[in-house]
Amino acid sequence: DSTPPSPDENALAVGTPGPTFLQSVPPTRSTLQNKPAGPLRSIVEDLKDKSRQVTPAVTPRSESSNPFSFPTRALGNNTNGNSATSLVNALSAKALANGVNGHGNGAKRHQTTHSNSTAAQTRVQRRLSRGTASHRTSSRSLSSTRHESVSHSTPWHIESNPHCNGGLKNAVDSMGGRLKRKLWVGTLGTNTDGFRESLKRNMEWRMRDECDSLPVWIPDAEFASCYDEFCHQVLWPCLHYAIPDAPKTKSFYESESYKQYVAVNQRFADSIASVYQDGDIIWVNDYHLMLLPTMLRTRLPGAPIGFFMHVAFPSSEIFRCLSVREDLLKGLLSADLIGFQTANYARHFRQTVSRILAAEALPKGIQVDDRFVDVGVFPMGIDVVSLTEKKRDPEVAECMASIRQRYAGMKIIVGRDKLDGIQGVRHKIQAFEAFLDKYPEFQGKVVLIQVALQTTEENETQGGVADVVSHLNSRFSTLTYQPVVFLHTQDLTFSQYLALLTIADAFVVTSLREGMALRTHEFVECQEERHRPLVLSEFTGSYSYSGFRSCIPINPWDKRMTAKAIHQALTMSDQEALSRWEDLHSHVVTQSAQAFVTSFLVRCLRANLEHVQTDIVEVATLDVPRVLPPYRHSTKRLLLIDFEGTMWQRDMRTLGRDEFNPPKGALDVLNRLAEDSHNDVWLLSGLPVKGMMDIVAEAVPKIGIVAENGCFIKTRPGRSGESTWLSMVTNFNLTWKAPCMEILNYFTERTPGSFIEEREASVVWRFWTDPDEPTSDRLWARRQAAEAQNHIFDSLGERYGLRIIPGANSFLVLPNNISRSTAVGAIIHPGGPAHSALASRAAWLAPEATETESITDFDFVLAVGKDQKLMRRLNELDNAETVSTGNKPTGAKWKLEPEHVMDALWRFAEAK
Ligand SMILES: O=P(O)(O)OC[C@H]1O[C@H](O[C@H]2O[C@H](CO)[C@@H](O)[C@H](O)[C@H]2O)[C@H](O)[C@@H](O)[C@@H]1O
Repeated sequence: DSTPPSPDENALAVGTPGPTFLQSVPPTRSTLQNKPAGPLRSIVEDLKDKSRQVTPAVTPRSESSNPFSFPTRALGNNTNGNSATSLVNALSAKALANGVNGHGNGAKRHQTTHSNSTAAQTRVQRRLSRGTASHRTSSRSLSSTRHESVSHSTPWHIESNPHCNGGLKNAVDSMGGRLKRKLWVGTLGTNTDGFRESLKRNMEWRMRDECDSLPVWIPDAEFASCYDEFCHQVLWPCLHYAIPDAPKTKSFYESESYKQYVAVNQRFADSIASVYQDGDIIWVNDYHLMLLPTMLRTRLPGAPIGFFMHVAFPSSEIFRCLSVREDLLKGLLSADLIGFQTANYARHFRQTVSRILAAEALPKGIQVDDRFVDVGVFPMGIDVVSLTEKKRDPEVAECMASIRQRYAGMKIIVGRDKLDGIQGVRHKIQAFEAFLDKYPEFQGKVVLIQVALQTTEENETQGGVADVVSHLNSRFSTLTYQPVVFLHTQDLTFSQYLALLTIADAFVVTSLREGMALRTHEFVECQEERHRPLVLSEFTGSYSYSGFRSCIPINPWDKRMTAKAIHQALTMSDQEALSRWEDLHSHVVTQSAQAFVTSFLVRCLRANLEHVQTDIVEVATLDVPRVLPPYRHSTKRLLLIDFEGTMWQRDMRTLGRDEFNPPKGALDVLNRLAEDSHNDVWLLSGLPVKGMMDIVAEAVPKIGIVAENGCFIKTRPGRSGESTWLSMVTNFNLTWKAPCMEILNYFTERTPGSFIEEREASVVWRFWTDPDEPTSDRLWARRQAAEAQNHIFDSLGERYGLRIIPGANSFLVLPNNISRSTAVGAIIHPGGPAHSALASRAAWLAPEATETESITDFDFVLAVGKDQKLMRRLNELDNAETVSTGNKPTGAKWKLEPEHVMDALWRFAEAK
């Protein structure tokens, strides 16, 4: 998506413009001369030179605490037995097909001989045949073999090109040394049947060790059916909101082509399983491999598996038209993390799973039986640093000069799109025609240079692009002027493309639907000097980001609107253009490729850690006799104890209706613990202050209390014996509560037994799931709870920075930056930001209350409760004993059944 191909031999094929297409920026002589040797030649040479087969080196494992320092290791033949981390990247079948810089993805691929000795001859024959073939046919068929693909310095280097997911390749590359080892797993497309054995014998290990790539071998027919038919004719339109055309595509998804899709996914699973080692992360990319996560999970139960969908995801109303909808969704749901480009696609996915599989979809993911699958949003970006570097290529400046000369006095509009119906090239051309009609003063003075990523002949015809270009050009062309210049990506080098982006007066994207559209980012980056505007379809992923709202938005179906937008772009003042560009640019540099890879992998690892803990790690029951000696021998102890659910097993659904009566046993043990001058005791609660925790505070005066999950803190009494409740939310905007209550009222009315608990800075919705209730009522309540959470999250979550914490019979809504662990941080980290806020307020209210300790002063820390974040943070300390009392994993070192908590606490309280 983001990078046109480097110059290769296909450039030779495009010398003669057809009647409609004018090649206005031909490859320069020097470009052609500098072309690297053809890949096939490299293969032949390599096979001849057996002596080159050196044993790959075993790279020693390097340890690092940084999750992004993946230690290098050799894969495959070189298993050294060490557990090491590496990135196994299951690249899309498409990317793989073309991933070695091939250009083809057409169904009718050019057949190559499979004999090494005749390969070079075939290449020559193909070149000769180009002279007679039409532009389109020749460039497509010639580019369709994998042999063109391996064309750069390292013969097996996977090079990005517009037909593979160049954006992904660039993103992973942008990580440089931070991904110490990566392995691209992918296919080589069709025409591999005759090569497999010889490559397997001679080259595979080199591909792995030198080029980070592992081929998945797929018979040609199977590949074509999976990729060209199922992926492109069924999945691609559906994922881009086009209802599959049942009569036409029926045979594809109901029979063979889906079977081949399953088979291809299975081959990927086999390949990955054969090289996977503990410590690897498996990152599956895009819609070609939707079944892979589940196939892998059965083989690799504990492996971190992330799936990222690069393309769009439609509403459930469209996805449900697919006959294999359940299989595809189930295929994904074994991943630890499923990522999407935008919040809308992620929401559609959650709703689709909930509606089709009846699974519980929550804002952060999906509950599948006893397993939670994280669903997240990770906007793809570009590698700004590398693009800046590429812009410095002298060819860029040279080319800019010649384009300026060629189009002197004219405005230049640039576009680059894949030639299929979804990318709306036809709509763009028609809108451009409407523009020339509406603003005749621009006739002869503006040119649209449209770069096309060609797919199949069929797509191009379907898109109807050739006809509309022809029609427009025939209307407005003169002897010296042609309004639409149509180029295929292989017609120009990347430097030439960058030159176009740099001199453009506007860039226009008219996609009818698109995952992201990274070419918009590239345009913005190239406009550092000129700041000219971007005309952008509202239906691209890019448009959903606030920075991109500074584009000129268009509805691509409305050609008059697009025509006006083009006019606005060409006539916009420099000042306005600059201010819009600054917004666009700030998105491009912050949501970069590096940010994308980093955030995806961190979240994937974290999700896996939680799943592994649930599935595999058995946490030991608190061994009190073992923990008591260090407790006894310490002199400054911090005790953090959760109240409800840990010390107090009470049905919270009736709380607030009856008199508030905290259990005497709990208060007694807290008082007893607080009597020991070595102890600093804190009670952590989600309950509100008024009428609840203030009653507890009175009964247990010597302890500190965190109420309402961190919204309020009562410090331990100071020297004067006084203590005060401090608000941690004084400066918070709480206007979200009213619309949140409105949504909850709606759900309360339709869910019998449910009710709302409004607190100072948070809201709880409780739904009745009495075990005696009929199952259908319980299921209904759960479903309403999930819907309510999604509503709140989608409409208020981002705007107000809210988070939602689901419980068994309730969920809690509160501000993002409020939590028990933040409150504890404020208490025990003097000097930290949370503490400063607390201290300044405390100093004003009660000077003694600021007498808080630093965590480093404590020589023993005991935390008992359910807060995952808190447990994880405390685990970083050497002297912390963390004890989990819930049945969900918290990362605590120990666990304790709630009924044994009081007994254990008494043993500490009475320890001498
Ligand atoms: O044509 P396919 O083999 O089926 O591949 C689909 C497309 O994948 C890439 O684009 C997608 O990912 C981009 C980066 O995340 C995103 O910007 C774009 O919107 C997605 O469609 C690839 O770059 C395209 O060439 C492929 O068509």
